[in-house]
Amino acid sequence: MPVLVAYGSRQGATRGIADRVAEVLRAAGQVVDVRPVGTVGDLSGYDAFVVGGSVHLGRWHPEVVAFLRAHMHELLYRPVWLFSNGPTGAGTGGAAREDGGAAAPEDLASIAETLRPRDHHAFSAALPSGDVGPPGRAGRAQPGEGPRAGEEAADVDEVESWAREIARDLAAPSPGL
Ligand SMILES: Cc1cc2nc3c(=O)[nH]c(=O)nc-3n(C[C@H](O)[C@H](O)[C@H](O)COP(=O)(O)O)c2cc1C
Repeated sequence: MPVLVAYGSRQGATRGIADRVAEVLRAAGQVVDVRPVGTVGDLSGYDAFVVGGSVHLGRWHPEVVAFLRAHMHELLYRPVWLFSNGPTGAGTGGAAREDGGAAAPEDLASIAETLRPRDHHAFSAALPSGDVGPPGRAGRAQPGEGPRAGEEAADVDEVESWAREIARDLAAPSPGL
């Protein structure tokens, strides 16, 4: 059951999440392709999809939105997991979530309403590890800046835990069989 992990990433952080998801799925025995979403054309070789992108100014990566809209009919009856990477938590309406977590991108709701993914996970930047830059700059990055020195693109444990859930779901017998 080949799995496609497709990502939209401007600065590389979301690519890092996609790569880690793929590693976990491979470790669980899945055959996985990881590709920038803009390079994916034919979906016929895949049985399951993990698609995600970064959030900029509240919007999902445009190539992710374009991919999901263009392939909606092919994806409708296949298992799809979505993720976004919005470390500042700014998203809908430009406001950060009160709990400091990642906000879903504005484009997600209309896509998910039709696509009905198995899950959507909003990742946010990890807590700073090691060098966090000048005093007073520890914590989450703000809109307009990338990850700070020593800051992971996303919390590795959170990514791995989410990917393991996908792996378990893929390994489970399909309903009705
Ligand atoms: C111009 C700009 C706008 C951003 N807007 C948001 C935003 O609205 N919400 C958010 O959570 N993060 C925002 N960020 C942070 C990025 O999503 C973050 O740096 C992310 O890790 C980028 O992922 P990428 O490296 O895969 O491109 C913004 C970053 C930049 C540079």
